[in-house]
Amino acid sequence: MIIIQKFGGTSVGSKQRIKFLKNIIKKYKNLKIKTVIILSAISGETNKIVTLAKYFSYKKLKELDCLLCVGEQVSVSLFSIFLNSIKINSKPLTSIQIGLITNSDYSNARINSIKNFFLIKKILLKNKIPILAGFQGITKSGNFTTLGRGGSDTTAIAITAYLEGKECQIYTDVESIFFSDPRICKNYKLEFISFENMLELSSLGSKVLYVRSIEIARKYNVNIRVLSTFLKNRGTLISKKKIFSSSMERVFISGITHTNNEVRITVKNTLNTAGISSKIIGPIVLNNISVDMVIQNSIFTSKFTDFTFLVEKKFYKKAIFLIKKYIISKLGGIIEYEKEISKVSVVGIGLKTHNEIINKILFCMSKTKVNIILISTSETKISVLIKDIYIIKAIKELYYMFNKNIIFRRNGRVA
Ligand SMILES: Nc1ncnc2c1ncn2[C@@H]1O[C@H](COP(=O)(O)OP(=O)(O)O)[C@@H](O)[C@H]1O
Ligand SMILES: N[C@@H](CC(=O)OP(=O)(O)O)C(=O)O
Repeated sequence: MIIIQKFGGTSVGSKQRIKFLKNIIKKYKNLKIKTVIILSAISGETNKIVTLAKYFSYKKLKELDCLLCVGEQVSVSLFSIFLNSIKINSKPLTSIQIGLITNSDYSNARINSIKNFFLIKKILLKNKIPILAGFQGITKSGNFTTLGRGGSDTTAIAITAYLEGKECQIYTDVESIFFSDPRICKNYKLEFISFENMLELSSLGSKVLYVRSIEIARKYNVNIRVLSTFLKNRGTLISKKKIFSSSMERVFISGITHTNNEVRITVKNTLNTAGISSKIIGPIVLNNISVDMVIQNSIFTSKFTDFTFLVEKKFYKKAIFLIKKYIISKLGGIIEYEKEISKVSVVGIGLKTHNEIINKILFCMSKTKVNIILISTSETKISVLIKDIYIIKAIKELYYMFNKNIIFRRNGRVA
C-alpha cells in the first residue's frame, strides 16, 4: 500500500515545523506503509520570489517559472537532508527527474504525463522515501513550468493517480475542511465531502484545496484526505463515496464560501444585435480570461441591452480594453465597473429544486440589510454578489441560518 502525503507551505514554514514532520513520517514507517512526500515551498517564499522578479521587471512568464521552481527545490532538498540526518533514508526529486511533462502554458501549465514515475517506485523498493517538488513541471523541450498558485495539491493528486495510491493526504494548518471559512466563524468540521461539492467550494473561494487538483481526483477516482499537520485527527475525506441521510431527498448543504477577488463589469446601453453576448464574451475568453455570473438584461421594446459579468481582478483592465475595442467603438454604450465586491455562495445538492434555500438566503440578506447586486443559482450552488463591506455580516448570518438546518451533527456525521 502506498500513501501520498503533501505538506503545504505552512507545514514547512520554519525549521521547527520541518522537524515536527518527522512524527508523521515515523508513524507510517512504523506501520510499514510506504509513503511518497510532495512538498510546497516554505510559506511566503513563492510570494517573495514573485516580488523580486517584479522588481527586476520580468517580461515573460517563462522567465518567471524558471525562477519560481527554486522555492520547491529548496524545501525538498532541506527536508531530505533533515530526514537523512535522523537516519530515515530519503531522496529529493525535481520535476525533471520524474519527467512531469506539462504543456507550455507558463504559470498555469497543465500536466500531460509523468514519464519517469517508475523511478519513484524504484526508490520505494530501496526502502527510501521519495520527496518530490510540488508545483513544478517541464515542457517537452525541457523548460521549467509551474502549475498555477497552490499547484502542489495538483502534483500530489496526479502522483497518487499514477502510483494508484490508497489516498492522497493533504496536510495543512487546519484540522479539516470546515462548513465555512474557519477564519470567519468557528464552525463544523466535515467528515466527508463529495468531489462535486468540494469542487464548488474551492472554485467559489475556499483556498484549502486547489480546484484543478480536485478535477484530477474526480477523473481518476483518487481519495483525498485533508488533515492537520500539527493535531491528531482523521480530517475530511473527499471521495465519491455515497452518504445517506435519514431523509433521502432532504436538501444537502455542504458549505458556505466566498471570494473577493473579482470585478463586476457592466456594458450599458449597447446595441442589441444578434449574437451580442458572444461578441462581448468571445474576445475575453479567447484571451484566457474566465467570466462568471454572466447576465444579459434586455427590455423587449428597446433596441439596447445591458450586459454584466465578473472577471478576476488581475484581468479587469484587459477585459475593459477588449470591450472598448470590440463593442463600444462599434455598437456604442458605456462601461461601468465595481471593484469592492464579494461573492458569497451556499454549496450543496438539490439547491434549485428546494425552493426554501434561496428564500432563506434572501431572508438573511434582507435581515442584515445587505443589498444584493446579482444572484446566480444552480443545483449545486447559489451565489450572491454583494458589496465587500457586508461580507462578514452576510457569511455569519448565512452560517447561523444553515447551522440550524444542515444535516451534519457537531462531529460532522450525517444525521
Ligand atoms: N472551508 C474551509 N475549510 C478549511 N479551511 C479553509 C476553508 N476556507 C478557507 N480555508 C483556509 O485555507 C487555509 C489552508 O490553505 P493553504 O493556506 O493553501 O494551506 P497550505 O499552505 O497548507 O497549502 C486554511 O488556513 C484556512 O484558513
Ligand atoms: N509554492 C506554491 C505552490 C503551493 O502549492 O503552495 P501551498 O501548498 O503553500 O498553497 C505557491 O505558493 O503557490
